[in-house]
Amino acid sequence: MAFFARPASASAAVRIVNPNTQNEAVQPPRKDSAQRRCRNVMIYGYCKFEDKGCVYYHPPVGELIPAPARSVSPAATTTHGTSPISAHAVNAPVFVPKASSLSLAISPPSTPVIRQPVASSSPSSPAPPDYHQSTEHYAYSESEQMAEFDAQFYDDSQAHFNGYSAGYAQNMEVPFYTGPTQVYMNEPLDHHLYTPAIPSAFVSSTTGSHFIHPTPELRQTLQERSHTSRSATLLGSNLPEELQGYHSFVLIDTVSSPERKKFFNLNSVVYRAINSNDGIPYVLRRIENFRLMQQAAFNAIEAWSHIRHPNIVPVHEAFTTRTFNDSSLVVVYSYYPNSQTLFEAHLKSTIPSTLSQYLQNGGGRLALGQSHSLPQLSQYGQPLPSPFTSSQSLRHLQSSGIPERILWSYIVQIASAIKRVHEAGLAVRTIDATKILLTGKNRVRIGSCAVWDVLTYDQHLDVVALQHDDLQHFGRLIFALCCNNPQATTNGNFQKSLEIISKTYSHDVKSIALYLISKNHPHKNINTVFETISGRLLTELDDALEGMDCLENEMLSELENARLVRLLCKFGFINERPEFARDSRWSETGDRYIIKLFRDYVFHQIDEHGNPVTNMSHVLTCLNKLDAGTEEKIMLVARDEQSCLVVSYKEIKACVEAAFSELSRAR
Ligand SMILES: Nc1ncnc2c1ncn2[C@@H]1O[C@H](COP(=O)(O)OP(=O)(O)OP(=O)(O)O)[C@@H](O)[C@H]1O
Repeated sequence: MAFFARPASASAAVRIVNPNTQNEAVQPPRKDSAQRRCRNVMIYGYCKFEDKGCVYYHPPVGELIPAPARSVSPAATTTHGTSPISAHAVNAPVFVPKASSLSLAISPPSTPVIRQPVASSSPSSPAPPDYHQSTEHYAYSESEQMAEFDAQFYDDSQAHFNGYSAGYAQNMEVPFYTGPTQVYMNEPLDHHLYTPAIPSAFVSSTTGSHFIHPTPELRQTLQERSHTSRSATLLGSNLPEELQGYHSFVLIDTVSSPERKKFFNLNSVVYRAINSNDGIPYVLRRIENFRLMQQAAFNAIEAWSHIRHPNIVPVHEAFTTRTFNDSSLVVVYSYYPNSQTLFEAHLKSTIPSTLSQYLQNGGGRLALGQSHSLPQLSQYGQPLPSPFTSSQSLRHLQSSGIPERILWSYIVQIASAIKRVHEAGLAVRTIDATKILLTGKNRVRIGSCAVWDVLTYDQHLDVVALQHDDLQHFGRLIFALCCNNPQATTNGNFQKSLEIISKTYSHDVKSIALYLISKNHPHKNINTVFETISGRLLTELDDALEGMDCLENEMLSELENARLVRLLCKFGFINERPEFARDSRWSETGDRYIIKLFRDYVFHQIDEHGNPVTNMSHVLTCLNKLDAGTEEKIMLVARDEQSCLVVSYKEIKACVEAAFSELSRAR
């Protein structure tokens, strides 16, 4: 028979001796409830319900169960009100008020798993409790039940026993294993105790917001982004190993074949690569076959690199290279994994496949500088083959535009980006559905900035005219999105598009679209645009702030992770240190032994077949309770299964803290 020495620190841990036939009081035969000793008496020394209908046997005060061979510290007894108990006590029926069975189904308390000796079939092993009977014998009024819920007699830690089947209880000789399906399913984290979230009154929406997905979707989206940004280069993709401090090149394209990209009249290819300095992935847009004639063309890059705006893809740097066997211009941008262009998100799918084939084949590509004041983008403004301009095709293209709320959100965001750029004395020049990225839920960012400035440096274009063009392109974009048609303002579609907007959207949308697209408006600038859309700004602000609240709430729940990681780190430091192999404090008689057993309890559970139980929920529950230092008691069983300890999380926490601080202090 193994005994545990009292931990050096004053602990309320109760040692329980594995009973044997010689020195244990004989286990009373299982009788009806009236003859069975009340467990509350054995655990707490008295039963609050003795006179209130408790059907179990309440021995006179002097007739209590003999104390175990070694008594617990007085401190333990007084601090926690526990009395010295033997293994009998462990098997006493749990007091479970009737109401608790219902409550448990809703929010069951966490369950300590008690591992009993495999040899429990031997006569000396304590019999498992007759759990299933408890609720039948305690009949209380509703109010009593509720009052009892908080009462000290409610053994929170063992409430799960309530769920055990009658069959199990009858077979007393079956080794005591806690089937994962039976126990762990009822073991959600007690969030009110361990993860205090923002009170619901402060969260306006639990179903996500205009800018933030609902929690499960948000997590999935973030996981997917993280996964995408770590995706590896395809073998044989013939990409450079290293270029100007960038490595691990990946071609960004939804098509698996390295399809060439078109940037105005020049082909452009978009890559993702990691910067060696900071290890962060960036997007590198390479303009093929472009020969930079003057270094001063890069002044625009310098100017753009200072622009930081939530609706602009930041420009980082630019360089020329011959690595691709041509002279290429490469402009480096921030990378937004899994982003889509507005064209891909809203316009592409509506185009009949032959049309998209036509566009992919380069139909209607315009020469660079064809119109210096209104540079046409490759997929806009080009003459389409006749089948796509027929009224039938147009009806198909115009069948569904984007919802007005989202449209206004785009308008406000893009207008805000334009304002920042214009105020910096620059022009955007890429207000086009193929160059504006959708980087999150309803979040748009204008991309490919600065390329045009470098490409047309020697043309000395008038910035004011270019800014005016920005607004016109903005108007065209609104038309395209409303009508679901990239050619909404060309090819004689204008009137029809206007009709569609009038029918489908509010008057304000039509006004702003017409205002932006108009040519002869002497005072048109981005500030007057804001005067027109000012009514929509508050909605956008409200949604943005609500999104912030959602994210803050999400983050709050993640704070818990840090707590658990810290705990796990401490365990890592403490457990299995070779220098403690012969240290008596870590042996079966030392105070640190509790930590060892707790580690087994948390991580090394086995099921009834002897297979490891890898139940995360059990681990999280235990660690959270440990971190909270709850009074809840659990039974830790020695590896030889000959003895066990009943100890509270609070005490285990104290042991862990003491062990860790001792390690930290050691020189
Ligand atoms: N900064 C970025 N972060 C993440 N992805 C980006 C970024 N910039 C572009 N992309 C992605 O690269 C892909 C190609 O972009 P690109 O601008 O070349 O579009 P495109 O429609 O092919 O236009 P073009 O006709 O000019 O080639 C798009 O799917 C886009 O989402």
